[in-house]
Amino acid sequence: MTSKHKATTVVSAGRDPKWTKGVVNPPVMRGSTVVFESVAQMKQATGNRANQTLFYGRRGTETTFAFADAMTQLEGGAGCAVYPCGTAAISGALLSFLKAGDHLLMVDTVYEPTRDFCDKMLANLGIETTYYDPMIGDNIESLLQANTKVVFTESPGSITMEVQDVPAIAEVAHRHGAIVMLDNTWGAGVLLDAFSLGVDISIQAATKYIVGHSDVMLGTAVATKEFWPQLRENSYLLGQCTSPDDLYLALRGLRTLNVRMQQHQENALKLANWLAERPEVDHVRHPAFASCPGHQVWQRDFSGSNGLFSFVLKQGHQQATTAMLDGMQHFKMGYSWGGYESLILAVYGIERLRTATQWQTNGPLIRLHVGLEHVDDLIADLEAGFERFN
Ligand SMILES: Cc1ncc(COP(=O)(O)O)c(CNNC(=O)CNC(=O)c2ccccc2[N+](=O)[O-])c1O
Repeated sequence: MTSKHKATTVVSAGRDPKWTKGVVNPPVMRGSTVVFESVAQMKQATGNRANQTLFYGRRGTETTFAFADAMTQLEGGAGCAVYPCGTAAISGALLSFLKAGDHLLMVDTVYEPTRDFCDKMLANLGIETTYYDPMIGDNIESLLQANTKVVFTESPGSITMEVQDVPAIAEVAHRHGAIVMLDNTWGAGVLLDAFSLGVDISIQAATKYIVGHSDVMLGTAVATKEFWPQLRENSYLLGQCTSPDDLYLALRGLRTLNVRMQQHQENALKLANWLAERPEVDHVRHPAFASCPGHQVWQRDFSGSNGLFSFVLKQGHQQATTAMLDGMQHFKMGYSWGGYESLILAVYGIERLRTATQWQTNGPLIRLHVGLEHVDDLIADLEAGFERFN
């Protein structure tokens, strides 16, 4: 059941009666061994093991098939591979399409553990990574090599929020025979139509907005028809599988994704506008703000925004920032985002994470994930924080 309206898709997707058996939510089907009543039945299952047929736990159960269908319908691809976390989805997708001697173009603002994977593991496998400026657009052509097989994007960057011109990058990449991957965790499949922008593999840390309740680690990669068989089979070879209990919780999260995103967006925009007026704030890095790099691309490509954005302080020694962050009532410190709760993260040392661009500010960057609490309570929390800061 598909619709052009995301509000309908998140409610209807993945509820095929062959998985739900008539109840609204697909049952949690736990299993490793699948037993067969006849040689013929075993042969049929073995022959169809790659096509949502019960074969062995590693290929998934009907709970897996329901969730994978839901993500495939949400993102508009040909199939969805599931992974134990977002990082596994990223590394699994990269390993599915790269081999020794290949070259990878990686955005300089990429999530740090993704950078680490490239620098520590891909390098040891003989795969060369070149980092590029997120704002490069079609000038990425100057970086493409004969052996460039993948161009990896993350838009917006999950710390500094630069919005990439993915269509421009994809047009060039495809002309040179390279595959385009997008870490689409911020867009979450509802704020951006990755495949209409030329993306070939849309990856998410479903840990974040898809699950939406900070209680499951999960990754997804949805591929176009051209690349789905290779992603599916190589992810299986890597042994990537997930628990049906986690997938059930992810399906449950998916059902409220659209309404949660609307409230995250509303709260975050109110907070971002409030922060923009604070004397302590140098600038706000929210894709909906003109001060955010790539703002016009966000206006063109995205249908909205969510709870994740950052702001840079004019100045601030670490002890002042620590005083601000300690004692928050609602903005708790935690390494994640996308759940219903508000989070705050002071990010230091960004300059050492950049190899293709410069990062230079007078004060620290604070990343907020704005949750579903009443916005007045969140403003009061930050106001008290600034009193401790000053
Ligand atoms: C855009 C994006 N893409 C993939 C992942 C990984 O997902 P996973 O946590 O399910 O593996 C994430 C995970 N997000 N987590 C955070 O932003 C919190 N910070 C970290 O996890 C972290 C960990 C180690 C070093 C640096 C960071 N960091 O974000 O800067 C992500 O933001």
